[in-house]
Amino acid sequence: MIEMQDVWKTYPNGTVALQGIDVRIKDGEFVYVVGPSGAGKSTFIKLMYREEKATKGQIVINDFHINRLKERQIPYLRRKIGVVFQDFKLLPKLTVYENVAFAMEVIEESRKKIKPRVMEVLELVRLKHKARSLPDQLSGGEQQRVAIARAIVNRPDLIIADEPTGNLDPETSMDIMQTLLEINRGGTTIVMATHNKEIVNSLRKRVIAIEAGRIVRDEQRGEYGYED
Ligand SMILES: Nc1ncnc2c1ncn2[C@@H]1O[C@H](COP(=O)(O)OP(=O)(O)OP(=O)(O)O)[C@@H](O)[C@H]1O
Repeated sequence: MIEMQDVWKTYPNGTVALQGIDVRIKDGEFVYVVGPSGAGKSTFIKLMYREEKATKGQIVINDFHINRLKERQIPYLRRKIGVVFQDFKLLPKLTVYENVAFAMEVIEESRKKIKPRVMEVLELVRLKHKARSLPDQLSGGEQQRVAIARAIVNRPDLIIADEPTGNLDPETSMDIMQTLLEINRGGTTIVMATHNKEIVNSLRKRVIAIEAGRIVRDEQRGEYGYED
């Protein structure tokens, strides 16, 4: 469960990115976050994994009071949340296998557990055969599937994705969506900021629209609602 109550974010330069966000997202939901450029979508997402800290208000994700976490507690939060970015953010000198294994190594999982679990998630994203490749030997869609494998390898309750299809062609984007939907069917909550009108309008899910830092629309099986 994600709960935000009267959440505000003002950046140090004075920009007010969010003003009074109230939202509840239940376990297992799939939510699109849409809105014009600069509306506050990324900020909304960054608050959830404490990349940014809210200026005011309460954010609770499962049992974590996100805004009250001490710096040293943040890694424990991040174990429960997988994050996927538009630009994949893979480590270029590590193989596909090593990129995914790394996420388990940092939480000090045993070597014995790492290998079977990494191979299992690579199979889920259909990339077992690329385990020894380096990221720059893969297509964009394959790189994003590695990033998704890395995001799910520690069995998070929540996946947060910021424009995961932003750098991909329409066909590859649909493929990435099928992977995310499959993960969601397994019970993982997914919150995804996107500008992809075709995806939002064809794979209908809950839509939260943010404009100028406020939620202006929140609909089950909603539409994208913008022209871009
Ligand atoms: N680190 C920062 N410092 C100051 N202002 C920021 C910072 N990050 C974002 N902003 C501002 O906060 C507002 C919301 O930005 P945010 O990135 O959340 O929007 P967005 O909806 O994700 O936009 P886009 O669709 O273009 O990615 C914008 O006015 C932006 O310029």
